[in-house]
Amino acid sequence: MKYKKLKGDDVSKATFHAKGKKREQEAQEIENLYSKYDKVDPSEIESFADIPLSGRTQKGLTENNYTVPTIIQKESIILALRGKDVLGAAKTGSGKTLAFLIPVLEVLFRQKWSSLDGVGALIITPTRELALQIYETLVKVGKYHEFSAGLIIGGKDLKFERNRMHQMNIVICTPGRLLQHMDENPLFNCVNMQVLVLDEADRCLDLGFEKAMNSIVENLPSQRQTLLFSATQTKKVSDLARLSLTDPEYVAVHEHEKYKTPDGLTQSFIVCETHEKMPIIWSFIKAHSRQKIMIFFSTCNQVKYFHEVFKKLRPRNPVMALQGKMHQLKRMEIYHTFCRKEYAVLLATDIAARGLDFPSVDWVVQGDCPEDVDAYVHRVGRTARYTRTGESLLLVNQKESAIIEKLEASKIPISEIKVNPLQIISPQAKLELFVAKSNELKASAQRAFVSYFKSIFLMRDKTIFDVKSVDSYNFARSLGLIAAPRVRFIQRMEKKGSQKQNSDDNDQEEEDVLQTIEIGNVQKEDRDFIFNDGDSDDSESEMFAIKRKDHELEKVMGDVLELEDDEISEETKSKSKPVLTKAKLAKKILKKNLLPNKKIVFTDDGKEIVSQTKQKVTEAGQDFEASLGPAINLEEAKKTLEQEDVHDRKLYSELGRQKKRERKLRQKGKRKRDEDQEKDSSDEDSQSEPDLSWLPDPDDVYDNPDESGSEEEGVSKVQNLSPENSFSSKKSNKPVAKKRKIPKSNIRTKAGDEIDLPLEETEDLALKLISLKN
Ligand SMILES: Nc1ncnc2c1ncn2[C@@H]1O[C@H](COP(=O)(O)OP(=O)(O)OP(=O)(O)O)[C@@H](O)[C@H]1O
Repeated sequence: MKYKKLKGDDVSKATFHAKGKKREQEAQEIENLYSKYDKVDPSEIESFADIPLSGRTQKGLTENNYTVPTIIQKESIILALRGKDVLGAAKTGSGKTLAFLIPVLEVLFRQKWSSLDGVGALIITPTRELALQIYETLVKVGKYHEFSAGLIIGGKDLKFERNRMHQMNIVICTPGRLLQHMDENPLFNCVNMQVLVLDEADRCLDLGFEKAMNSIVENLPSQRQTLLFSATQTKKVSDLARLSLTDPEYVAVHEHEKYKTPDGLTQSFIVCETHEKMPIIWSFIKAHSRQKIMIFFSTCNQVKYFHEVFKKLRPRNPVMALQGKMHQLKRMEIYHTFCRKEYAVLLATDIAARGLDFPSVDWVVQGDCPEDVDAYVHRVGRTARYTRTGESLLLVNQKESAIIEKLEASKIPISEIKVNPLQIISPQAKLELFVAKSNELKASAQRAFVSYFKSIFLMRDKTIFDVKSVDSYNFARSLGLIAAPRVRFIQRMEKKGSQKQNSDDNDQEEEDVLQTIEIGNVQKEDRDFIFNDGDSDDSESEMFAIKRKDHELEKVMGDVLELEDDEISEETKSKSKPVLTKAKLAKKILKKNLLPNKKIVFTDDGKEIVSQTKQKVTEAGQDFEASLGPAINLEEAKKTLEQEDVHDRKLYSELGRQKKRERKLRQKGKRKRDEDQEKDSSDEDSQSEPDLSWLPDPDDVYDNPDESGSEEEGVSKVQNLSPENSFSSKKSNKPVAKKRKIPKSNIRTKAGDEIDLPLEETEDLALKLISLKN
């Protein structure tokens, strides 16, 4: 069979017909799909082929080896395809992502969505890494669809996103950034939006995102389908009301199972002192060198410090860190690197606790106690995903061990393991050395210490968390510090508390700050007192301010501490972090009652040197200086300066006059010297050769007849005594006109040799002789 090569118009016609035919086929396919939805029974689904999905989606699934749907996928996909609002709850790692991505693709496909229709689906997640992960899955599964998808997360170029936003059909985003586009981007339009998805819905709807989510929902069309998914799904009526769900279907596929956590997960805990956690974690890393491990801490500063020191301690596994204060590009890089690594240790805050699907994680260690049962479930859910197995280890101090009961009550099987002290390797001595060597590391350790206390303080559940339960000195030592850093907010708290109670007790209380405060019973005004004080320059304070903005403090949780809401944090960072202006700095100094430094210079015998130009000399000025405190009365200072100015002007004009006088004197002296010189030279010109006849005959003096010469000879010798011809080729700076006429020295040694004197000496000698003669 021969093919005719098509050109120009033929090509476009053929394409048009082919497209037309394809469209017809797809329209038929869509008709068939609609008719099948009601007939499918989820319990009978054995493979994705049993679900009425478009050929494009089926192809994408098969290509990525998704053949058998998980329970949550079977149950929820069909409901979503029927157009229902779905509240999906299933264990971690059970495939919830596909459970909402497949309906999104299908809904838009059925509606023949094109780039001209704008945004058709919005998928909102609490963290950037999770958004990226969903985007990557969508790109793989939706490969054969023609929709465009976009990732709208903070930390990226807003302009770049803005120009492409109107072309996107499926937008995957974090709440803060989406709101930013809604507010600022005229090209962003979601009036046609069909599906709204909230992954980690309970987190998206909690107080940390409350304002952002409320504003987003206000901007969305009320006629839409809403899908909410999480391993710890919200059942709060208030949450559902905010989203105006219509008759939602609650799909909790594992609700009646024995355990809340994945079957392949083995969970254990160790009860130890807070200061023992560091040695235990380090020993754990050393003992599990051929494993992929995630270790969670409550604050960014702890992650940062532990990362710095573990790297220095050089374990066999590479150590990485992932926390909310890192640059976005770095975060993405770490995320991808840890995905690829076979063996590695990832130290992370709770930004990595939800939804992230790192392949083959063997261990999840919780270095700090999670804020509640839900946080625990998400953290341990980073291992034992889908059909894999994994292990988890929780470290708690005596007080925090109260969480174990709660975990067990929530159907979480967990057993205690005892540590063999002989197997624990403490890195404390090395840490002390590192910290002693580096001020930066020391500061990092101090920040880790303080932020840990703050996180404990802010935890809602006071039956589990109590700053008093932490041995601050030993905890600081375990971090390599030689003393416990000051935790200022606790001190302020204590101070205020003691003022209220009994001012006489102040001294005693200040000595033992941590023992005296009633953290568990913090009153609202006390919290304001602690956190609203602009005096604090602690980097962590901004973090807490952000949380306070959207949370009631009673509801502040550990993962909230970690700035999961990247955009909200970015947006509010600038507002929450007070800018230290000069005026504020001045006020701060004023508050501390510090006097400005003054430099006094003394003479050797201890007398003060008073510089007229630098010190106040007028009476008013001296009075002003004497009365100077940390505060400056500007009016008074101005008046004093005016008086000092008058004095200074006088002083400088006097100095000017004096200089002028000196200059005149110098000029006068010079003129006189010049005149004298002129006079001298004219006198000399008029004089004849010097008469040296009076000099004794050297032959007589030295008794050397051979060397004797006539008087004329002697004269001629003197005449030869020019600088050019005599002792030195160097020309003297002294006026030589006069000296050329100096008779040559006829001084000789006893042996009759001429004395080889330097020119100057000879000249001086000659001059002396002349003057003697005169
Ligand atoms: N039908 C399937 N067949 C094979 N693998 C699947 C299937 N569904 C999901 N998976 C895989 O299971 C893993 C976990 O899926 P997913 O991330 O969607 O879980 P999740 O329920 O969203 O977890 P989390 O609650 O932690 O967010 C992923 O690696 C995914 O590729």
